[in-house]
Amino acid sequence: MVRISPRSRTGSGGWGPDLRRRRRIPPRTPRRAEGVRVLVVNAGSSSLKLSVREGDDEVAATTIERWEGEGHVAPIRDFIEQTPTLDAIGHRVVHGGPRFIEPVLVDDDVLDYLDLITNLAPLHNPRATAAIRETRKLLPDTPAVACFDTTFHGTFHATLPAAASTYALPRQWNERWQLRRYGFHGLSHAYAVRRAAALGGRDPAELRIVSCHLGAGASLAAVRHGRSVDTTMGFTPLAGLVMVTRSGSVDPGMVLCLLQNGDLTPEQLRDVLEHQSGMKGLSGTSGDLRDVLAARQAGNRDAALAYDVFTHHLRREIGATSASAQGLDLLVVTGGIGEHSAEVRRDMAAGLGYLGIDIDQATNDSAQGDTDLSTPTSTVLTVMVKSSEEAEIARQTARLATS
Ligand SMILES: Nc1ncnc2c1ncn2[C@@H]1O[C@H](COP(=O)(O)OP(=O)(O)O)[C@@H](O)[C@H]1O
Ligand SMILES: CC(=O)OP(=O)(O)O
Ligand SMILES: [Mg+2]
Repeated sequence: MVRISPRSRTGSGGWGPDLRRRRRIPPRTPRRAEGVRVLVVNAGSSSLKLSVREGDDEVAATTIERWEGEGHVAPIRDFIEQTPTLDAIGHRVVHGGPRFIEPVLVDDDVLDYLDLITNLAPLHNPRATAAIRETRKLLPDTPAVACFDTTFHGTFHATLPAAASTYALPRQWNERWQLRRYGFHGLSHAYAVRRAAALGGRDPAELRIVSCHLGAGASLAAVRHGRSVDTTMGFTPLAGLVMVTRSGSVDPGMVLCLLQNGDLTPEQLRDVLEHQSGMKGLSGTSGDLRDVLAARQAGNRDAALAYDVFTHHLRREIGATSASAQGLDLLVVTGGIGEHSAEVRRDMAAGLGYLGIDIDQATNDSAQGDTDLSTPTSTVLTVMVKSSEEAEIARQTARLATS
């Protein structure tokens, strides 16, 4: 079982009710959210994205790609030095645990809780808390807001029906350890769904939607009546689709066999599943899709298989999530892979004609930025959206910092 930090303050093991209490937000002088200048810090698993936003406008931005280390605090410091006055800071925090179902103003208590749950998203949460600590140090008087990947439209994937969020484990375990499917990439899915529906001139509330966030981490969300009703990621962001370095879902029986017979410690196994698997593990390249495609092009069979396994699982899970949405009107594709790889989008769509998906190949090949890829006769609207977790974070931050 995932070892949750033993520093439980309740003595009950795991998160107790006192850790889930809601903090009261001190009243502030109301200001208009649109004019608020927000620094957005988005520490993804393979990139660091820093930007300053004012309303819907991006005032400044920098992205560091192929980034895996801890050295992000220094770029954040440099970026802040070049940035004029800020009204608020919005941080992307991947796991909010059972406590946070909406964005929250950061204080010591919030940081303590995030430290407690750090094992639940080991690739992400430690970087986010380090970034929060640094910005608090540099800008102690600027309100900081934590925005969670476990939230979707301010409600979290908590809108998942119990049948979709519940693991078939002993009920007492689920209760004691708050084991459930949390779901992630909620910030990206929320933005992409809203943007794609707007592009198609439709109201998301009336559509059955599958949103595909395909980046270094990848997950799908099924959305029905504007609510998240299923998602491929689970208790942690390790589950679901094959990813750049993560295995995605594997047979838990196999994991147990490896632990019992494979001469591996849980830490080694975790490292393999999080960092050495996915397209990286199969292809022998970095796992970055650009490297996988280049190796495949050069005749590397392992890279070809890695690509096939990735796209197979993508198609399979789109089938599964469209079943959860009870049909499909809108397919949204976003994230670093979704935005940049016409090949993945083509191979995804080619296997999904049975769902009514039909994309225009010329449009797909030349697509840059937000694009409707569907042919006029396609019954499903397929839209590529440039990912903007930043827009969602800025929106949530401005709202909370001015409330
Ligand atoms: N031009 C490109 N062609 C194909 N894949 C790309 C391209 N640019 C980025 N990618 C893929 O997108 C991934 C990064 O996705 P992104 O969503 O930006 O990262 P993160 O999940 O760290 O936020 C890379 O690992 C790579 O696989
Ligand atoms: C949740 C997650 O996997 O995030 P990322 O795609 O940034 O790694
Ligand atoms: Mg990302």
